[in-house]
Amino acid sequence: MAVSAFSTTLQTTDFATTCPTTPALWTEASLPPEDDEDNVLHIGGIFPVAGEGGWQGGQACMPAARLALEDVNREKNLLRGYRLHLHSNDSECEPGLGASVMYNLLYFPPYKLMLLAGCSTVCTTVAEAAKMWNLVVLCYGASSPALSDRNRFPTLFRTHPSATVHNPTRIKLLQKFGWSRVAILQQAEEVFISTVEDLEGRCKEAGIEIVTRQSFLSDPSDAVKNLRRQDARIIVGLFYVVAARRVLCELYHQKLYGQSYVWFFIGWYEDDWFEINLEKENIPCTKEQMRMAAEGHLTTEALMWNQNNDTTISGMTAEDFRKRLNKLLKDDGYDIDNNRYPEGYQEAPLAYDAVWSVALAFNRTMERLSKLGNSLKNFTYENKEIADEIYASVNSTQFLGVSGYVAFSSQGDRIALTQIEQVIDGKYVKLGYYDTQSDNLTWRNLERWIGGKVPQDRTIIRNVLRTVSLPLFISMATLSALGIVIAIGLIVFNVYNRHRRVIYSSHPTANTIMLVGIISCFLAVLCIGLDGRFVTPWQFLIVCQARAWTMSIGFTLAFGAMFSKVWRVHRLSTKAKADQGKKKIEPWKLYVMLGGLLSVDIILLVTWQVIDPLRRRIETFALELPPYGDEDAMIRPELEHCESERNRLWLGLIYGYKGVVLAFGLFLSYETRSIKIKLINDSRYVGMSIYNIVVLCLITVPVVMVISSQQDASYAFSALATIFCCFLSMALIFVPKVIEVIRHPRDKSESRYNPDGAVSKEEEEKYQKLLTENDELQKLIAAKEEKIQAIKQKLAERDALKGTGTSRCRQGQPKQSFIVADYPTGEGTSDSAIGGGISICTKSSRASASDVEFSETYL
Ligand SMILES: NCCCC(=O)O
Repeated sequence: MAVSAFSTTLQTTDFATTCPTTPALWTEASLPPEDDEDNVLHIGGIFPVAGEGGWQGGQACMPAARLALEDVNREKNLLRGYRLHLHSNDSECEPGLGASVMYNLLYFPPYKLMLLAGCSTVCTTVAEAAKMWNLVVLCYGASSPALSDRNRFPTLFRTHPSATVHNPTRIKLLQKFGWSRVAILQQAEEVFISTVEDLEGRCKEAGIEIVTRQSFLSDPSDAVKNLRRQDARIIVGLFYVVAARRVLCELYHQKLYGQSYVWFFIGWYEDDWFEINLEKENIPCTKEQMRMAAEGHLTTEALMWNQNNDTTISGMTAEDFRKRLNKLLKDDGYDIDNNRYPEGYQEAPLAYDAVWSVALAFNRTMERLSKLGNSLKNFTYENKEIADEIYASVNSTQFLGVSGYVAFSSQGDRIALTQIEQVIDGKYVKLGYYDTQSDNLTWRNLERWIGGKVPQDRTIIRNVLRTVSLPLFISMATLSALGIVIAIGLIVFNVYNRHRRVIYSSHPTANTIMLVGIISCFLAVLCIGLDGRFVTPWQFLIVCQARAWTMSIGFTLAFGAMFSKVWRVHRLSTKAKADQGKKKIEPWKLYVMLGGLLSVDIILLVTWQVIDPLRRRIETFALELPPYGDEDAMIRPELEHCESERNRLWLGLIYGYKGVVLAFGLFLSYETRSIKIKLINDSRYVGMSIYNIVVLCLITVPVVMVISSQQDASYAFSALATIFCCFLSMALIFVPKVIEVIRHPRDKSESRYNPDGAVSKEEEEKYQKLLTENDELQKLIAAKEEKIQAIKQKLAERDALKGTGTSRCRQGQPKQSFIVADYPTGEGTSDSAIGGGISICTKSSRASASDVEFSETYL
C-alpha cells in the first residue's frame, strides 16, 4: 500500500528528495540549484496519511501537493530565483501528533514561512498555535466551521470550503422533497458539532423540526437505536469515513434503511467507502449488507474539481490534472484503473491549489518586501512585519485553480458550489448542483427512491377510534328495542286491567312507574352503544349526558317502584295487630317515596352537570401496525370516554346513593320474604327482582369500571346486565298477572266495581245484599263479643267463690263451669252446657276468663 511509503516518524522529510516521480514537463534547467540554501523558501506540510480514523486525505493530497510544488518551481515567472521546499510529515489526523509534527517543523531549522495542514482536528490545533510563531496556516483539507472564527484563528486560510456550505444545500433538498422533520447523527468532533450548530440555526429559520440530535464517540449503536425510537426518517449523518462505515453497518442491523429512510452523508468520502476496509476495521457487516444499507442515500459536497475545461493558472485543465495525479497515484501503487482511489482524492485539487496559493502569495510578498528593502529570507518567527505581508498577500490571492476559482473570504473561507449525489444501484449518481449565493438549484431529475415514491419524514399516525363492534351493538339494540316494546305493552296491559284484583292489588301505578324506568334503562343501553361510529364528537356530548340521565333515572324509577312496594309491605307487616283492620294502600305515600328518591337523583345529576359537566375524553393506546402493512403508517387506537374532571367523585356520589337504596331494598326484601299481604300481592316477586338487581349491580359496576378500556367487553357486560335485570323484573312481576288475566279473560268479579257493565244486575244486587248481611253479622259478632266479655267477668267472680267442676274432661284436663246467660242455642259448641251454664275443659285448672278464647279447640 502506498501509505506505507510515508514516514510516520517525527523527523521532517525533505519532500523534494522523497518525490518518487518526475513529471514530463519537469526540466533540470528550470530548477533552482538545490544546494543553494539562500534561494529556497521553506514551508511546512502536515498530511494525514496512515491513521486509523478521521480523514486520511494526505494519501492523495500529498502527491497533489508534490505535483504543485514541481509545477510552481518550474514556473519561471513565479518566485524568480527561488524555489519552494516542502518539509512534511504524517499527522494521522490526530491533533496531538499534528501538534508534535508542527513543533518539529518549527524547532528544526530552517525557518518555515508558512504551514500547510489537512484534517480539521489537526488544523484547529495547528492554526490555534501557529499565530504564536507569526505563521500563516493554509488548510487544504479542513472543513470545520469552527475554523472560520477569525479571533481564534487569525492567521488561517483554507482552500477547503467550510462544512457549512452543505447546510443550505441540505435545507434546499429538505424543502424540495417536502421534509419538515429531520434527525441528526454526528460524531463527537468539533468539526461536526459546529456544522450541526449551523444546520440547526438554518433549520429553525426554514421551519424544519429537528426531531433529535444524537452523537457518539466511536460506537454509534446506541445513537442509531435512539434514532429508531424517535421515529427519525430523514437523517443527516456527520462523521468521518471510518465512523460512517460503523454507522452504516449499525443502521443495517437496526433496519434504518430502505424505502422509509433517507440518509444525508458527507460527500467527500471516496465512492467505494462503504465497501472497503470492512475486515480491517472489524465492521460486522458484509459488503452486500453495506451496499443494501447504502442504497439510496444522498450526499452533499462542495465542488472541489473545476467543472469547466478552462485552462487554470498552472496551464492545465482539471482533467489534465486528474491524469497527472492518477499517474502519480498509480506509480504509488494505487489501483486507479479499477476505481480504487486513495483517501483525499476528492480534495487533491485543493492541496494542489493550496501550494499555488502559497507560491502566488510569496511572489506578491517578495515584490512588496523588495520595495521595502526587505526579503522573505529575513523571516523569523518573531518578524511580525513580514508575517503581516504574507497574510495580506494570501488574503488577496485570487486565481483559477484546478479546484475552481480560488479566493478567500474575510473569514479565510473558500466559496464553492455544492454537488448532490445519490447512490443508485451501488454507484454515486450526480443529481444536481446548488449555488448558495444565487440560490440556484440545478436538478437533473435522476433521483430514484426504493419504494418508488419519496419517503415520508415521519410515520403517519392515523388515529383510529375503537368502537363497540357492530354485531354486538345490533344484538344489544335489538334486545333493548324488544324490551321497550314489551314494556310499553305491559304498561297498556297494566292500565287496561287496573281494576282487576290481580293488578289492583299490586299497585298498578307503581307497576307503570317501574315499566317507565325499565324503558329508560333500555334507552340507556342504546345510548351506551352509540359511540363515534354513529355520532360526531359534538353529538357524543349529548349522548354522553343522555347515558347518565337515562340510566340513573331509569334505575331510580324501576328500582324505586319495587323498593316502595317492599317498604310498604314491611310497614304493614310490622304494624300492631289492633291496626290490622285499618290496613290499606295509601298511594300518596308511595308517590312521596318515589318522588323523594327521584329528587335526590335529579339534584345529584343537575349539580354534576352544572359544576363539572361530562366531557368527551379520549384514551389513547400504544401504536399498532396497520392491517395492510404500510411501513410509513401506524395506527393509534383511541377510545371515547364520557367523563368529568372529577369523575370519580361524582360516580362515588351516585353509586353511593344507589348503593344505599339497593342495600335498604335488599334488607326490606329479606325481611318481608315470607309475608303475604293481599293488598300488595306481588311483593315476593318484587323481592326476587330486587335480589337479582342487587347481585348484578354488585358484579357489574366494579367489573365495568375495571374493563372500561375494553369497549366491547365493557359494553357487553353492562348492556347484558341491564337487559337481564329489566327482562327478569318484567317477567317476575307481570308474567303471573298476564297468566291470571289470560286464564280468566271475562272474570271481572274480582273487581270492586264494574266499569264496563259486563256483570248482570241480579249479580250486582246479590253482591250488595251479601255486603249488607256481612255488615250486620259483623255488628252482631261485636255485640256478642261484648256479652262474652261480661260473662267471663262474672264466671271469674263465681269461680273464685265456688270452685270448679271436673267431670267429663279428658284425663288430666280440669273442667271449668261458667253460667252462660242468653247463649244462642245450637250455636254453642259445648257438650256440657247445663241450663244457663257452660262447662269448659281448659289446660289449667287456674285458667282465667281470658284463656277461653285460646282454648276453643278443647270445647
Ligand atoms: N474533506 C475533508 C475534510 C476533512 C476534515 O474537515 O477534517
